[in-house]
Amino acid sequence: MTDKLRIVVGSDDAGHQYKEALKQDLLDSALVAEVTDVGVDADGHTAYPTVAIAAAEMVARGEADRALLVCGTGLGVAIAANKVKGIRAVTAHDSFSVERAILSNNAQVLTFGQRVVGLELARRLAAEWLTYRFDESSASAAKVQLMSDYETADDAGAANGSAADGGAAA
Ligand SMILES: O=C(CO)[C@H](O)COP(=O)(O)O
Repeated sequence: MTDKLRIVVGSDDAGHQYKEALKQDLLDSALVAEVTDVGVDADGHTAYPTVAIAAAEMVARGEADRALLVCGTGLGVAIAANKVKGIRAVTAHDSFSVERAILSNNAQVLTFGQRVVGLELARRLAAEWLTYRFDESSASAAKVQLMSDYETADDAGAANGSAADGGAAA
């Protein structure tokens, strides 16, 4: 990851107002190299999974370092982003969780709920989030690796035919 972050932002219509405010903060931040907006626009009604998956795929492809996503609760965009291989997405509405999302979990995706958290708190949390970097030499790294290993093993099982599917692909 470069020192300055490349960030993709996205929301559904329920999160549009916050997404726009947060995007402007990111554009103004000295800690941000690039901001990509995958929608929605002011009149957009794209469903939250479509937006979240598009953003998470950018991160998975290495086109962005992190994603900041907003929906009504923050939950749907997190669930959808977590469907993308290699992505760790969390909803966090408090300072400690935002810190640990990076330092413990190496989560690339942070999500907020516009109907849950105040805008000024969301803005402050996003600003804090920009200051953290995961330490690959920390004790947390091996724990994060366990999740990646599970994902990789799951892929191998699918390719070889897992016990669950009766080895049909073998
Ligand atoms: O919060 C949402 C999904 O978690 C979304 O903004 C609204 O979803 P809905 O309640 O299904 O309309």
